[in-house]
Amino acid sequence: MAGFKTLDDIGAVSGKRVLVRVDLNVPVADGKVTDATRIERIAPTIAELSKKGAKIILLAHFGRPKDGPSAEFSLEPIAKATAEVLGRPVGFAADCVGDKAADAVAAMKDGDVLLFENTRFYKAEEKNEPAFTEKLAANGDIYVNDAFSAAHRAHASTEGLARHLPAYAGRTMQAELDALEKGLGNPVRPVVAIVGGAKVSSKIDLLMNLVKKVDALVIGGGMANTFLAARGTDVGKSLCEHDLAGTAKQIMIEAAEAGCAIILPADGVVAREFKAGAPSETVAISEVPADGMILDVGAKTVQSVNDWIDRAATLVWNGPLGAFEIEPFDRATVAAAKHAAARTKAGKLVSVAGGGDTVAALNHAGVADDFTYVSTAGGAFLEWMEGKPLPGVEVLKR
Ligand SMILES: Nc1ncnc2c1ncn2[C@@H]1O[C@H](COP(=O)(O)OP(=O)(O)OP(=O)(O)O)[C@@H](O)[C@H]1O
Ligand SMILES: O=C(O)[C@H](O)COP(=O)(O)O
Repeated sequence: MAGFKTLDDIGAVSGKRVLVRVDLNVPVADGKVTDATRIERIAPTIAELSKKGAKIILLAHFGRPKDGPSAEFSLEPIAKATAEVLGRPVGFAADCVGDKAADAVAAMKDGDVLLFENTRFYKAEEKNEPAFTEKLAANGDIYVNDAFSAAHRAHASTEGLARHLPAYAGRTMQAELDALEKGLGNPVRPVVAIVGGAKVSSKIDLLMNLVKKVDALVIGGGMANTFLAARGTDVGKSLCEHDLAGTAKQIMIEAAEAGCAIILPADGVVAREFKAGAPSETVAISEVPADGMILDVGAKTVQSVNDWIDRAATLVWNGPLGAFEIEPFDRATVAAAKHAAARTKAGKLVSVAGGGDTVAALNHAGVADDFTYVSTAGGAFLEWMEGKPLPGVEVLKR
């Protein structure tokens, strides 16, 4: 890989403490990991370093905790899931810095794997404070970043550490960048993007540039509601960031100027409650009841999404079209995923999808293996698509 060092350059690591930044921000329901793709993807780096006798200390975040440590955002259950997926013991330290972390590292044998508690339990992580980074660095001799999906964050564990320790890209980081370059470096047009999901505020700005890179942008999921509301449609109690209406309008203007079609839902599946078995109905998008929530796009919209998939030579997808974890709100995502998979298998489409929940949705639809490439990254993938430098990648090139 041009530009930075990889595990090929790391040399002898036997007995050395290697801090490996991974992305274990996996989908969880009722305390169980519902999609293990992100865990599976870190296996090659861990196996390689362990075989060479390194002490592997995994650094990761989980969710977006706001108020310090909490059981809700603890990585402890994920350590167990990681051990099961990797088929080897994975220790757990209840802190990522300080005595608890240091004591757990001191007890490690060569080849062992240990996971530190959620780095985001410290505000200094997201602020990338050097004093905190130094505390993280105290437990390592070498830093490996294998979290491409968190590389758009300039945090202490994703960016800062590479300034404190000899730094290398892990195998997944390397593979993701290679695959995205191969699939989307010079995409065959028309390029159609589908963006859905729930991370509206952290992703909406990315669409401003994305509309200049693609020929059509299909907006679904929670993201669509903000655009619909900006256009004057009443979305009832749906997930919607009304204060981002100005941004949504500006994106629609930029898209028109760039010649990028914007496709918004024509109908929606509406429920009064966000839970399995809640009664639901499909309504025209202009008829969402005041107490209703749009939890999926309707059948007419699916038809239009599939028509756009038919027109595309390249498809880029992040974010499910609906709350696919709960039936029947998985229907649109499953139908569009199956359609894109069939076009890909027929050799008519290059399809690249990414994101923690998006991968889970494709697995749920049973078609992840039929896409051209499935990235673990959501936000990072969209930023890469925009052509933005990713801090976690750039720092490895120093
Ligand atoms: N209409 C909707 N209302 C509420 N939630 C929705 C709706 N549509 C989709 N979602 C939710 O969006 C979530 C996924 O969004 P998200 O933006 O996190 O995607 P992702 O693929 O995980 O990307 P990333 O890796 O960047 O997190 C799912 O949990 C799904 O239930
Ligand atoms: O799920 C993701 O996309 C990554 O783990 C990054 O998470 P974040 O959006 O909370 O930074």
